[in-house]
Amino acid sequence: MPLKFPRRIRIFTHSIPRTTNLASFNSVARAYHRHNTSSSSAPPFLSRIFSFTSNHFSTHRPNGGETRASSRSLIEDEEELSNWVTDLRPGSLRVHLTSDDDDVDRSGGRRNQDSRGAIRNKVGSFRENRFSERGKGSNFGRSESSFRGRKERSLGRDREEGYKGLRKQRRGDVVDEESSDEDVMGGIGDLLSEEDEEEEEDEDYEFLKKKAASAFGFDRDKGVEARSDVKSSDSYLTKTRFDQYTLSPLSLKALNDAGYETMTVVQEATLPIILKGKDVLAKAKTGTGKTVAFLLPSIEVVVKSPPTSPDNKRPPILALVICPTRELANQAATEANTLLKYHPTIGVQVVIGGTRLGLEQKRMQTNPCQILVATPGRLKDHIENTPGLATRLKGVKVLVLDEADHLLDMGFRKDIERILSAVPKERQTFLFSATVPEEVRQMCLVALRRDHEFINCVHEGTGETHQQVRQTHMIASLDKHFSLLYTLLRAHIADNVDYKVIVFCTTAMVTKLVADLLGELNLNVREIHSRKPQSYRTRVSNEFRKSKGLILVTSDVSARGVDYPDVTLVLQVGLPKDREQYIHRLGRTGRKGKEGEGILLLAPWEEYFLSSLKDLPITKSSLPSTDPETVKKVQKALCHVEMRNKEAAYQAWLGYYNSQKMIGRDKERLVELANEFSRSMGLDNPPAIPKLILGKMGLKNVPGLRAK
Ligand SMILES: Nc1ncnc2c1ncn2[C@@H]1O[C@H](COP(=O)(O)OP(=O)(O)OP(=O)(O)O)[C@@H](O)[C@H]1O
Repeated sequence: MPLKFPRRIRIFTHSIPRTTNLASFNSVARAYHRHNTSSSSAPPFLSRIFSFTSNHFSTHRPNGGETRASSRSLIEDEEELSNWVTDLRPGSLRVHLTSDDDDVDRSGGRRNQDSRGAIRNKVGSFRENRFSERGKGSNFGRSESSFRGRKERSLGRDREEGYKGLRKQRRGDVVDEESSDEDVMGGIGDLLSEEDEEEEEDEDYEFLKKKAASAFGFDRDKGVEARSDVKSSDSYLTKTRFDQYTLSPLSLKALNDAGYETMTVVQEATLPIILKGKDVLAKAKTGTGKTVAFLLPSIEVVVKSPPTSPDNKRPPILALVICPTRELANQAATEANTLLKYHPTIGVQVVIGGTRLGLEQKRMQTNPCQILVATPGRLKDHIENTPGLATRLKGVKVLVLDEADHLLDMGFRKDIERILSAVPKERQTFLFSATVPEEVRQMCLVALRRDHEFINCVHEGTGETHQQVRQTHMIASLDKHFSLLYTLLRAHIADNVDYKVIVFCTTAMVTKLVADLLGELNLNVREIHSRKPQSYRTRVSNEFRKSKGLILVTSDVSARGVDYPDVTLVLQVGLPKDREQYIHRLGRTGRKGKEGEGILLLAPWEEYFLSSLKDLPITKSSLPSTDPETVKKVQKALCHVEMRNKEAAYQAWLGYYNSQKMIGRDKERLVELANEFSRSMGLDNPPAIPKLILGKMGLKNVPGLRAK
């Protein structure tokens, strides 16, 4: 049977050598550090692109840094978690704080110096490659001196400013509760995004992105499209059957048992290319079967590998799947187990934060697997602390980065670098996501081979969201948000017997507040966020997956990838972190071609965010009327919410919006808005915040704040 290729998939080759060799990846980063006396969170790809102007980049070392593990046990219910994925046994969460500074100090100034020459060489050869491939039109085809011509010098300045903007924007991501693999405890999580900030202008951020993209020739990829017949129907399924490809009969049998008869668009588009041995970067809408798309060929690779002796205590790990959140890792492992139903000799294991490292180590020893699903931080911990794992990872033939754009973003950068250095260069790599912003595309190159293929299943013109999901936004002042939320939920419940709603909130502590409030209002509510123990998160996630007539109030830990069937409404309250996060959150409804609804509730001063969604079919909706009785009821319910939860929500709210560049840059206005939020919770006076934390947020002595 000849392989059937989707019709309008454009295939192109990048001319950049894979840099999973950390000598190259890190050396560029080190070069960057060297050019900046203070340490940096510079993305290596930027250093690579603009290495010869990197001395123009000036950054400020923020106090604080990435959240990591320390020692605090969170596990309540071991049995519950072990039911989730075969063999998974929960333990404790280790949380410690570290910073980019620490890492830089460890790598040492001397090493940084030594690497300079190597970096120049790498950059030079990289530029030559670009020149030979792209020709005279490319920036990389110009000589360095011509690059430093007048026009380019001004470009260098623009880049510098643009980079600052990029860094500033991303800083929030680094410590976002969901970006971080670990739970963040003791009120620090919501605050770490509020490191001391120097006022910087970001106007050139967009300019930088465009320049970076065109420097890599990415503009030309815009036309990469999926099948034309899919466009009209927006159907997620194709007519192509799995048995049309040469796949293991045992996998086919499992697919059949799972009810997967024909392929989804992304599966049909990627499978033939992956089976040919290519690296793939795939973009496909939410809920369209990306997990099977990368797991099925990964299992094929394992099936085709020579079996390891049962006496081998440390058999190689052949397929490594990295997911940004624990929920997602668990889910991918569950899907893998479904596909492995008739492959009794192939094992899957999960390593995630929030479980005891020791238990995972023991499990890996007693029951070694060939497929490992992991969150980045925890895998890095294992690489450094689990005897034999580094050797086992040398067997990796397939590496998958699920939610690739998020994993390659700043928040996971160091962990991913470490993981890339632990797996062989000779491997196949798959990067999947529903969103692949231009500026992240360059970072994908650190993981992919030069001849990788970018498969875009999102048709130009149809947007990245589903047509069958009705999207509206509402603008109302903060004091109306809680009443409106209640009114909207009540209306939705009245119209949908089998309602299943996800309410997304800005931070973990705001999530807690909203869940408490809705609970006080007698709605059937569950909550998931990073402050909850992993066992609880798993249990609630499992319950929500199976139930109807339930509202899940959550932070962004549920934004990406989590596959809850039949979600009828996604309600986003307050500013999403960025456009991508809006799309991923919305993607929890309308999965597998089903209908869905999304509402974005913003305050008037958040309305600017809508400009980033202007290509999406989101329309303005009028506000539902909230009768005085409802308002009173909500106010009364707010009185019953614990004071400490309100205080924590206020602090977290301030931290979150402080990290939003449009709002956080005017500190006095930010505090006015935070105090508006405080009043909306029924507080006469804004809660006092510890001086230390205010200092960390860069909010010392801002009028309107109460310090303690
Ligand atoms: N070929 C298929 N036929 C029917 N259902 C499928 C098929 N492949 C996957 N599914 C189902 O589709 C649903 C969505 O799949 P999945 O969670 O992998 O989507 P996704 O594209 O990764 O979404 P997201 O972008 O949100 O992560 C799952 O319930 C999965 O079991």
